[in-house]
Amino acid sequence: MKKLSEKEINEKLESLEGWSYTDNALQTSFEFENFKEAFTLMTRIAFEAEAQQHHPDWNNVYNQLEISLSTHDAGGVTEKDFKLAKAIEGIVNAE
Ligand SMILES: C[C@H](O)[C@H](O)[C@H]1CNC2=NC(N)=NC(=O)C2=N1
Repeated sequence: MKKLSEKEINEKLESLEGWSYTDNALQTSFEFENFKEAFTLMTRIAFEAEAQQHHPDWNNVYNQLEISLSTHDAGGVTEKDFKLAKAIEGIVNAE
């Protein structure tokens, strides 16, 4: 999959709320009520990631979740990262 240019990434970012292009990746963070809520959402995201065969780099501390998406094989951000980011938004906003 082709690595997107910075211009392409910034244009596509306009359709995503709360995500930035930082350190060669799409990044966001969420704060949930508690650990159980965070881990519930992480489980749903994990199933979606498996279905897409594309996986987040993430860090969870209690109710905080930081997510970084990049395509390791391509060395940057591709359409795959935007597809997963949109799915994550759908999962989190369905709560
Ligand atoms: C074979 C398998 O599809 C690849 O190893 C996938 C798995 N998940 C992945 N996830 C991410 N974020 N980047 C990848 O390059 C990647 N590669």
